[in-house]
Amino acid sequence: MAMKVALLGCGVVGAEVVRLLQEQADELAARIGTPVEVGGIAVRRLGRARGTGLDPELFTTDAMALVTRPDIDLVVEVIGGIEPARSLILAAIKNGKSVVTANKALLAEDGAAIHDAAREAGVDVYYEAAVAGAIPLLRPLRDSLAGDRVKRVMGIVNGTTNFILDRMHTQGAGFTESLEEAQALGYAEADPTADVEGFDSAAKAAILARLAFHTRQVTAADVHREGITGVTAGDIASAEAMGCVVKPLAICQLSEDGSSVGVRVHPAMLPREHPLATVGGAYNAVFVEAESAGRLMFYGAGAGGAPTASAVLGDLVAVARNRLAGTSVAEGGHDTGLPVHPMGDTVTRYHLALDVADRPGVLARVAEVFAENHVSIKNVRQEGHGDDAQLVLVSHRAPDSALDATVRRLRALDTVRSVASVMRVEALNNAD
Ligand SMILES: NC(=O)c1ccc[n+]([C@@H]2O[C@H](COP(=O)([O-])OP(=O)(O)OC[C@H]3O[C@@H](n4cnc5c(N)ncnc54)[C@H](O)[C@@H]3O)[C@@H](O)[C@H]2O)c1
Ligand SMILES: N[C@@H](CCO)C(=O)O
Ligand code: NA
Repeated sequence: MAMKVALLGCGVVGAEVVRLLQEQADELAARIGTPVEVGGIAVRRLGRARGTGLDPELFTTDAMALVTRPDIDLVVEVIGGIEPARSLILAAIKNGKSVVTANKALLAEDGAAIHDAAREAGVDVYYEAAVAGAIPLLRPLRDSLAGDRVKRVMGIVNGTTNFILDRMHTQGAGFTESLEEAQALGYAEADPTADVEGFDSAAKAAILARLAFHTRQVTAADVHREGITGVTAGDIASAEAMGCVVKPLAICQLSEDGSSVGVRVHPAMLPREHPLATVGGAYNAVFVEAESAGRLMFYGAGAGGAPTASAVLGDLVAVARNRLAGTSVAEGGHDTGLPVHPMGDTVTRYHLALDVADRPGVLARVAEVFAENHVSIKNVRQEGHGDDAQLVLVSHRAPDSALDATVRRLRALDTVRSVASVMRVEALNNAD
């Protein structure tokens, strides 16, 4: 007997899901062991020529009636946002349907409750498309690495901001023109705030931290978030002078004693030899460090209709197979309870460029401020001279609160005319 799928939303991703379900019907049936049939599509408005080739009778504006219909086996949610997606998914679960969703915002906010409901109902909730689009990442973290201890997950999980910073580096373009180009190419959201202010990456980081560290304690609100709107041409030039590139990073890291996790989203300088430094354009990549596996890198298209639909279809095959086998994969049943520590407790490394007067004692006074805050300097160089001198310093690793206090104190010094660039530096080797 065919499995019946209800599709919620028929936008960029939904339309591609419909196309692939039709074009690949035979392969999907063979891989699952039974045919998959579209049982209904919930849309906001009827009557538009949708060009899907599907029976117009399949379209409905009553999504709730669709997800609770007894003949529906699987629900694919690609509406996005919190409501009505949450109520629809919970109703589907309660009615015994397995769910596939691409909704990072909802999972970051309410993932724990949704997984609880799924466990209770004995159904699946799969969401590979929610983080880094087409890239197989969440199931590798959940399944393939289930026997290992993940220490750190660091990635570029927003295509729009990677595209903007890449253009600033490679073409010397300014922030605004790069954003306009990203919008014209269709990478950025209509309102790009979610991209450039880091909300999109923060939701993805929360999901990654929960999976990597088996903790239910992380939501998007717990993620330290800084956007890329403050990145200047000066920061880009400073990074290049150090052999680095500026990348929009999401970092989930176990504390050194393993008792808490840090989850943060901010631009940072990366040495050119770091695998993430070579990820250009709108591509995504995620670097995972695990105790036994060592370093792993996942790379590919993080957005776009077809790539995202590929991840949705992969999940659809998985949940359909589980259903046929009369089983489901419960998630979130084991909670390590690891809490999120404040950003100030996260150990980071800063790059600073200070506009100073080239006079005796200036470097000594700057070094004193570092010492007063117990921050060790890794290297320092001077560029220019006279009134145009710039001191460029890179710190050793220190608590972010100590580095932040150092910068605030430096800003107040008479000898420092201005702080031209402040940016965290990430490295492959975390020892110094
Ligand atoms: N587009 C991407 O590249 C991408 C990548 C990864 C994940 N996602 C996620 O996929 C989901 C869908 O994204 P999208 O880009 O297709 O968005 P979209 O805006 O193109 O499509 C959403 C569709 O849902 C419809 N809709 C809204 N409310 C509805 C309701 N109550 N009932 C039925 N339909 C309703 C809208 O009319 C729209 O057609 C989001 O959660 C998004 O975060 C998208
Ligand atoms: N706006 C997002 C889409 C994928 O979530 C991006 O630029 O990566
Ligand atoms: Na993915």
